[in-house]
Formats: sequence, C-alpha cells, structure tokens
Amino acid sequence: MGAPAPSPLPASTTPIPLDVPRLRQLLTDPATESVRRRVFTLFEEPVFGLRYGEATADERARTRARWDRMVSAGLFVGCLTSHLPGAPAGAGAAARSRHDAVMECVAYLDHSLEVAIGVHVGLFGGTIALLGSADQAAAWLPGVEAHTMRGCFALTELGHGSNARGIETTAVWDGASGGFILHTPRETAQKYWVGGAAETARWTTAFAQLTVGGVAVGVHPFVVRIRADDGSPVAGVTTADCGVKGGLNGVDNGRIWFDHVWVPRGQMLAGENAVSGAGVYTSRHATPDARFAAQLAALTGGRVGIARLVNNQAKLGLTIAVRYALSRRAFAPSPGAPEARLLDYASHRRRLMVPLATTVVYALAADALKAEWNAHSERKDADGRRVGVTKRLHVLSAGAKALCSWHARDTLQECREACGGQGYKADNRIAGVRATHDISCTFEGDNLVLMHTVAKALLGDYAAVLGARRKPGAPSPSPPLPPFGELLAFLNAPRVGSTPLPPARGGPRDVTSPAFVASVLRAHAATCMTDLAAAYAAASKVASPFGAWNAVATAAAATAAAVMAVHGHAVGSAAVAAAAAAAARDGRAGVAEPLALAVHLHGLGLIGASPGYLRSGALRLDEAAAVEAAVEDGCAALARVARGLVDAFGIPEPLLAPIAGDWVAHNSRARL
Ligand SMILES: Cc1cc2nc3c(=O)[nH]c(=O)nc-3n(C[C@H](O)[C@H](O)[C@H](O)COP(=O)(O)OP(=O)(O)OC[C@H]3O[C@@H](n4cnc5c(N)ncnc54)[C@H](O)[C@@H]3O)c2cc1C
Repeated sequence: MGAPAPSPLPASTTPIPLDVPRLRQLLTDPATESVRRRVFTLFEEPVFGLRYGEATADERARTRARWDRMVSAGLFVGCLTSHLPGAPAGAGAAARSRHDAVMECVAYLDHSLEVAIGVHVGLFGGTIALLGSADQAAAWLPGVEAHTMRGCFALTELGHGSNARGIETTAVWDGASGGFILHTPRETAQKYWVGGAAETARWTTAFAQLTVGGVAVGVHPFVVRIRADDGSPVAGVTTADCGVKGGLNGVDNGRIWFDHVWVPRGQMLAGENAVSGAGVYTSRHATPDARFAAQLAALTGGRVGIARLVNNQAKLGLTIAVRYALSRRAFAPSPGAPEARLLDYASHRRRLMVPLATTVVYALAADALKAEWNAHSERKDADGRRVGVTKRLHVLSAGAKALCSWHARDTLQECREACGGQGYKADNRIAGVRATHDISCTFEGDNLVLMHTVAKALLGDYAAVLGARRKPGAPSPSPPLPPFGELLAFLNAPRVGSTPLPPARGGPRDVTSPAFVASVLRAHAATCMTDLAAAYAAASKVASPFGAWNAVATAAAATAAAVMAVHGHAVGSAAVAAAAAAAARDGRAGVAEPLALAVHLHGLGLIGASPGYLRSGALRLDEAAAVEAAVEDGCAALARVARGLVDAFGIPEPLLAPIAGDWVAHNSRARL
C-alpha cells in the first residue's frame, strides 16, 4: 500500500503544513542550486538592473551587453560542446541541467535576453548539434558556444510561418561548382522574423527547398554566413530590420534575402541527409514526412524550453500579485473596522489561486517533460548517432508549449488587473512581462496549430489502436499502443469506440475527492476523443481530406487540450503521491499537503471553467454547483498558504517589484 494521500481540501480550521525550503527543492532542481546562485549574483551587477521604457536601440544594446557579460562570466561553457563525441560520460547531461538553470534565472529577468540566447544556443546551435554530421558539429559548435560564431535560425518566410513545409527559398545542387545555390525566388520567400538577423547574427541556419539533379527532396538546413564578422554585408545577402514590435524589443528580429548565394557542399547539415561530391542524395529517412519532421528537431527542444520558462513568467506575475494582495487593503467590512486585504475577497482569491494552482501543476509537468527530453537527448543509436526526436516528444512538447504559454498569457493579464493601477506601472513588472511574453503563443509554432498537431497524432494513434483491436485474434485486453499511446492509455479499454464513458450514474460522487477530478478529466477527454474520431470519420466520407479536417478543426483543438489536461493532472498527481511517500518515510509534512491542494484545485478549476465537461456528460448537471463550491473552498484553502507557495518559487527580491514589498515607503515623498 502506498502512503495515504493528504486530504486535498482541509477544513478551514485545519492548519495546512507548508515546508517552503523543501517545496522549493521540488520546484527547482537542487542539483543546480549553485548555478542559480551564481547567476542571480551576477544579476546584481549594474548592467542587469531592471530598466523600463527604453528606446528600441537602447534595449537592444542592453540585451547584448547583458548577453556578453554572461558569456564573459563563462555561463555557457560546455552547453554545446559537452555533447560532442569524446566528452566525458555524463558531461552532456550535466551541461544540459546547468544550461536549463541559467535560462530559468534569465526568464525572471529579461525575456528578450532569454529569447536571444534561446535562438543562438537552442535553435542555431541546436540545429547544428541535432542535424549536423559529427565533423560539422565538432567544427562549429565550439565557436557557437564561445559566441564567436553568432547565429540565428531562418525558417519562417513572409509567406509561410505555420506551414513551414511550404517555404519557397530554394537550394539547388550545382555539380559543376560542388555546392548549392541558395536563392529567394520571390518576395514571399524572404526570411522573416529571424531573431538576431537584423544586427547581431553573422551566420544562420537557413532552411530551403533542396533540389538535387532536378529532383525536389524537401526542406533542408544550410549553415550560411549572412554578414561579415565586422558586421558588414556579404555578397548576395540582404538583411533588413523587422522594426519595432509590441514587446520583446531587445531582440533584433530581421528579414533576409538570398540572391543566388553559393554555399559549399560541406555547409548543408549532413547528419541526416547528405549530397555526395558526385551529386548523389542520401537520407536516413524512409519517407518525405519523416524527413521533414526530422529537420525541425531543434524546435522540439525549443518548445520544451518554452513550456518551462513561460511558467517562470507566470510565477513572477503571481508572486508580485499575491504579495500585493496580502498587503493592499480595500473597503472595510464594517464602519471603523480596518479595510479588508484584497486576498480576503473570495473573488480576488478565485482570480489568483486557480492560476497559482495551475502554475504549480504546469511547472511540474514541464519539468517532467524536460527530464524526458534531456534523457532522450543522451540516447545514441547502434552507430553512436543521436536518436531522432520521437513522436511522443514532438507531440507532448507541442501541447505543453501551447498550454503553458496560453496559461502564462491569461495569468499575467489576471495578475495585471488584480494589482489595479499599480499593475500597469512599468516598475511593477507585470505589464512589461505580459507584453513581452505574449509572442510566446506564436513563435516556435502558433499555439492553435500546435494543438492541431497534438490532435492529429491522437487521431492517428486512436485509429491504430482501434484497427489493431478489430483484427481477429487481437491480443486481449489491448494491443500494444503506438508511440503516443501512453496518453491514450485511458481509452485503452473495451468501451473505446462504443458510447462515451458514462459518468457514475445515480449515486452521489464526492466532488472533493482527487478520484472524482481524475475521473471527470479522463471521461471528458475520452468522450472528446471518441466524438472527434467519429466526426472525422463521418466527414471523411463526404469531404476531401482538407474538408474533413476543417470540419473538425475546432473540436480537434479542444480534444487536444482535454487530453493534455489529463496528462498534466496525472503528472501532478504522481508528484503528490511521491511527496506523500517521502513524508511517510521521513515523517516530514509540508510538501504533499500544499501540492495536493494545488493539483486538486487545478483539476477542479478546469472542470468548473468549461461547459464542455457538462456537454460531454463527464460532469453531471447536479454536480456543477458542488464543483463550483469546491473551487471556492480550494481557493480559500490555497490562499492560506499562498505566500509560502510563491516564496517556494525562489525569485530573488531584486527581481520582484515595489508592490511586492513596502509600496507605501517606496512611494513616500521622502524618496522623491
Ligand atoms: C518576435 C518573433 C520572433 C520570431 N523568431 C523567429 C526565428 O528566430 N526564426 C524563425 O524562423 N521564425 C521566427 N518567428 C516566426 C514564428 O515562428 C511565426 O510567426 C509562427 O510560426 C507563425 O507563423 P506566421 O506568423 O506566419 O502566422 P500564420 O502561419 O500566418 O498564422 C496566422 C494565424 O492563422 C492561424 N492558422 C494558420 N494555419 C492554420 C491552420 N492550418 N488551421 C487553423 N488556423 C491556422 C494561426 O493559428 C494564426 O492565428 C518569430 C516570430 C516573431 C513574431
């Protein structure tokens, strides 16, 4: 028997134990605490001081100065080269964890800096590491890591963003010269939005449609110089600035045109596909689909990183808003009585506590995904080559990136409003972080399009499971699940394909129990999935593939969200169980209890917020009011430990805001 799970909804008089240091260890990797200390100490230097309202040129210069200082402090040493052949065993994994910790700190300070580093190390360096041959990686990664070879990632074009497969830039193998001719054939093919391309980058990984011997073989990446080391232009390459954006102006996003630029054969990334000196094209991938998916491997790592780091922006907003809500007072309950604190109001608790609970769950889920990605990244095939991105990781990273960035967007907006006028003041940080974070919902994959990616994978696996089960003599109770099938495991029961899972009929269900929340989330996802599959099958009979998909596109995104919700809640519940087991072993309370509360409130919050749960029948109409009451109770309970919870995020005081501290003193006339 496992350890008894703590009651998620303690009575209002029962103290809720909270061990902030231990909870912090769960929410941040203790193994990299020294890295975080080092980075936060560096952030005390003047160049890292928080500034607001700067002109774009100043913001860019400051971002670069901060970045250069981090380089000179040695914070990137090993982040790419530790993965090269010959590096000591375990060095790659350790370097990955260190780099994750560095980026976690940067996410609290400056989103532009985070994105600039992410593009250079994660996308430019990551593409070389993942898609280059061993020789190419050994030749380029030391320079990328040392930042002597500053690079960017040029996939998106003016005419093609979400549909990366439709890009128009061409790369034609030229046997006579032994290289490729890279060209922008029309205006819609200009590279657009490329982070660092306007000023900073000297190199890029340019993605282009490759033709070899007259045969089009699809999108491939090339390492191309876009300006000289001194910043002057190079022949055949034109760059331009994308101009001022709605935020994130520390990043110099740019446009690139190639005019018949000759690229040596050795600069096509050749770890997966190659063109020989004789002009023979070879590929590790059997199908064009698999080949295309492999080219975008760096984006998977990028999405894993975004899923984690956007939670830090939500944590920042919540820390400030919760601390303000505990000190700001408004309206007295009775004449002459002190005014009530904002967090004493149930409506204020509701707007901050459900997002706080969800942030904790998403942080745990994103950390679990990161651990899976890091472990996968260390795997090698029989030839010693890195194993390609799995479908599961591709799909989970897409779903997690979308849900976490949408959540951070909504949370930051809520935090901004929850702080009233002060929330709009730049030095209180939330408004600025909200503006600069917004684009996380779009770059590295538009969120809606990513949810469609998840839904398509689910539909494919669903069909595969059903198809296998229908075969005579199929093993019972279920056939092996396809790669993404773990997420479909809850559907992997005889009722799949028949009527939707009935919620417990008749007798009352205890809406305050974790089992209730888990079963409603699962029943809803299962019904969404079966409905989606049925609707898609029906539409496919009467419409073209495009028309059939279009007919279910809205339901598909909702289904993906429902399935990802099950996944997130399951990760959170596993963390609660592990914390309860640890407490049973060492007798120390204070982690499992607040965690159980957060996971439960997150689940109840999802169920209470959407009429979809009623529509699917997962929640009964007669239970809706009880769920609403349980959400209110959960918010009241979480509010009692909210200060400790946000302290457990571990954000240093200098990165917070005046309203998180003594805001009256901060605004005193004496300080003018
Ligand atoms: C600040 C910033 C930094 C960036 N950095 C880089 C970079 O460094 N390198 C790089 O290569 N790119 C970069 N990008 C580009 C980014 O990845 C793209 O903007 C993104 O992929 C979306 O493409 P798009 O802008 O063309 O939008 P579109 O693809 O035109 O999408 C517009 C809208 O249409 C919807 N839509 C599109 N297709 C479908 C569909 N099939 N079904 C339903 N709805 C659909 C989307 O949901 C979206 O709301 C950056 C963008 C920005 C703004």
